[in-house]
Amino acid sequence: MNHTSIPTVSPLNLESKAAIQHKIDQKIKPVGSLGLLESIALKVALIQETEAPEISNPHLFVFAADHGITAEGVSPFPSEVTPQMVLNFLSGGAGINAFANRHGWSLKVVDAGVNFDFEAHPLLVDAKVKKGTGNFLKAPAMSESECLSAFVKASALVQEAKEAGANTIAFGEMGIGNTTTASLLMAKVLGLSGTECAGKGTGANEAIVARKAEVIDLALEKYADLKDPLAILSAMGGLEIAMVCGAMLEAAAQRMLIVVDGFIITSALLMAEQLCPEVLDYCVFAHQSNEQGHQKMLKHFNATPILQLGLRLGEGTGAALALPMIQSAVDFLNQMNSFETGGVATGE
Ligand SMILES: Cc1cc2ncn([C@H]3O[C@H](COP(=O)(O)O)[C@@H](O)[C@H]3O)c2cc1C
Ligand SMILES: O=C(O)c1cccnc1
Repeated sequence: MNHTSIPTVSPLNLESKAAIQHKIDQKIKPVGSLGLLESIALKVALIQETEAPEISNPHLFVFAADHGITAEGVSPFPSEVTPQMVLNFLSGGAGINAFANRHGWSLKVVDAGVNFDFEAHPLLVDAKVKKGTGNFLKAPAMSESECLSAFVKASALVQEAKEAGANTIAFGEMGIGNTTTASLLMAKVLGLSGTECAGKGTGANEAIVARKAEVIDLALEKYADLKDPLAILSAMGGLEIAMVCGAMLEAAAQRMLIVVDGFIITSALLMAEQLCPEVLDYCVFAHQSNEQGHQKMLKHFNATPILQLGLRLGEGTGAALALPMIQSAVDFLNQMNSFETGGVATGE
């Protein structure tokens, strides 16, 4: 897609693939015995165009925004929880803070469109496009220019992280109602129904899940004619999802490794793929969420997630937890002896 606000992603240069694969296969281990770690090592090496890649200063951005669709009774929690959780991210008391601290991520919280005026805080980035999306059953959630403005702000953040030495990046999200938004994007792009995509989110009961499915089907009908990904993202998306989508494209354009979190973040990747499919070359999938639609999206990407812990929290928690596995993949590539240097006899 050609638009100046949408970063252009180049596919990976595969010239060195055979040499890197050879290096992996020559390590003192049976061929393939490090499983998924081997494909992660290969991917990171290809992205960084070196046989000795490294994970430097990983950054995790949690994007927060409010959703007009909450007026339709799609979440058991009120919208006020969005700013309340942002304040918890800032004070260090949320799930993502614990895991980011433990695993060595540099954490920033981005106000993409929360319906609240925050005081300045060192961890908070003010990138507010507007105070929450509109209810997409009534009118498009945002205009295309608001969506592109989210992309521009996201690009600036990714570029700053890159300048700070980050070559690995992850995105989390907070926005009450956003599992409905993510399910709708998924339904539209994958050609599925509301029931196939709607799940429990924060813990919705059967009646709420049924309402989510109904809302999704109504929106699919309302926007049936939309084909252009930017128009779809603007009509149905959330401000945090739009920002994550733009940030993923910029990260891939900057040749950074993208660690994909759960259901909502994967829906942003679905939109990024629509805009520029090469973005997938730069992604590893951190985990499979318990949100029912996530498995279907992962299948679409033919993705093997690193972890399966039954998480359904969001905030980037799955991505944060996966970092040590990714670092271990790079470590075996850099630190293990080969059969030759280790003096080990090869098999048949
Ligand atoms: C206390 C709390 C902390 C959270 N942290 C992430 N989410 C997660 O739940 C929300 C989406 O679920 P739904 O579509 O059902 O509203 C998102 O904000 C997501 O990040 C949370 C939800 C709650 C209640
Ligand atoms: O997988 C996720 O990202 C998720 C699932 C449920 C609620 N919030 C986030």
